Amino acid sequence: MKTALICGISGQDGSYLSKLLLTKGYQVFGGSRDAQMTSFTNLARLGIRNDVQTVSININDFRSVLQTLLKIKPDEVYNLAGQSSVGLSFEQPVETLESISVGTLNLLEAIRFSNLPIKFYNAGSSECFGDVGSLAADENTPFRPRSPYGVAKAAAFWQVANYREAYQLHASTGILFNHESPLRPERFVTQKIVAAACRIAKGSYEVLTLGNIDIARDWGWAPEYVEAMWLMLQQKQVDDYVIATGQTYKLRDFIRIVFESVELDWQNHIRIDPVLFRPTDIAEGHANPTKAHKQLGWSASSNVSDVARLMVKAYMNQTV
Ligand SMILES: C[C@H]1O[C@H](OP(=O)(O)OP(=O)(O)OC[C@H]2O[C@@H](n3cnc4c(=O)[nH]c(N)nc43)[C@H](O)[C@@H]2O)[C@@H](O)[C@@H](O)C1=O
Repeated sequence: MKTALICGISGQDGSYLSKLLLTKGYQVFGGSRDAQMTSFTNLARLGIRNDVQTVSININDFRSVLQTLLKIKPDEVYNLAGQSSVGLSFEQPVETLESISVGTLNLLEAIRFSNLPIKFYNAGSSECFGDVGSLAADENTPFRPRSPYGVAKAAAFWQVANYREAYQLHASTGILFNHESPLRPERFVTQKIVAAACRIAKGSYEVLTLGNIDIARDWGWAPEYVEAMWLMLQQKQVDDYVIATGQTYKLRDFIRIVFESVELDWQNHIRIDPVLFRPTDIAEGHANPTKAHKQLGWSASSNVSDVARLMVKAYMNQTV
C-alpha cells in the first residue's frame, strides 16, 4: 500500500486528490496547519473525513516538515498548501510569498535532507505566465507574473526545477489553469456568481457586484485536474506540465451560462464596481495542454458549460 502526504488537505484540490488516492488504495495523510482546530468540511462533503488521517504540519516551519516526513515516510508528497487567492495576494504579499515559496523550499529541503525516496508534486499556476495575449501558453512560455501570487508561484516553480536538477529529486510542478468545483469558496469568481445566481433564483433581491468581467480564462473541472497531479508522479521521466482544457471563455460567458441555467437574465442582476478591479490583472489566459495529453495521456473532459452547470446543480441541491 502506498502512502501519500497531502499538504493543504482542507482545500478544494486536497479534498478531491484525497478521494482519488483513496480509490487507488493509498493510505492518505492530510496535512493542515492545526489539524485539531480545522473542521475539514470539504473532506466531510466528499464523505471521506474518516478515511484520511489528518496531521498538523506548518510548511513554513522546517522542523515540523522534517519531523512529519520522518514519521510518515510517505511515497508521495503533494504540496497544495499556501495562500491560494490572487486577489488576496495584493493585500497580503508577504504571507503569500512566505507560504508559497518558503513553504515549497522547506518541503524540498526536508525531502533532500531526509534521504527518503519521496516523489514530490508542486502546485504551480498559470498566474506565472502573466499577460501573454492570445498566445496559448505551454511549458516553454516565459514567466512574467502580474501578481504577488504569480511571483511567489514562479519562485516555487524554479525552486522545484533546481532541486530536480541539482539533487535528482523526483519533483514536478503542474502549471494548472483555473479549475473549479462546488468546493470552491465564494472568494473565487465562479462560485461567487453561482451562489448569487442560485440565491436570486430562490427569491433573494440581492445584486451581484463584480469587478472586471471582460477578462477571459481557461476554466476546467477540478476533480479531473487532480488525476493529472497523480499521473505526474507515476512517470519515469520527471517533468513539469501545463494542465488546462485548451479553451478560453470570457467571464461574461460564464455569467450568462450560470444565469441561463437558473432561467434568469444576468444583465438584470449584476453591477460592476471598479473597487473590485485588481491593481494588475491578466486580461486573457490561453493554454496549450498538448504535452500533458501526449505524455500523461491526460486531457480535460468537461468544458466551461459543464463546469457552470455542475456547480449550479450542486449549489441548488445543497441549499434546498
Ligand atoms: C490559476 C489561478 O486561478 C485562480 O486565480 P484567479 O484567476 O485569480 O481566480 P478568481 O476566480 O479569483 O478570478 C478570476 C478572474 O475574475 C476576475 N473577477 C471579476 N470580478 C471578480 C470578483 O468579484 N471576484 C473575484 N475573485 N474575481 C473577479 C478577476 O479579476 C480575475 O481576472 C486561483 O485558483 C489561483 O490559485 C490560481 O492559481
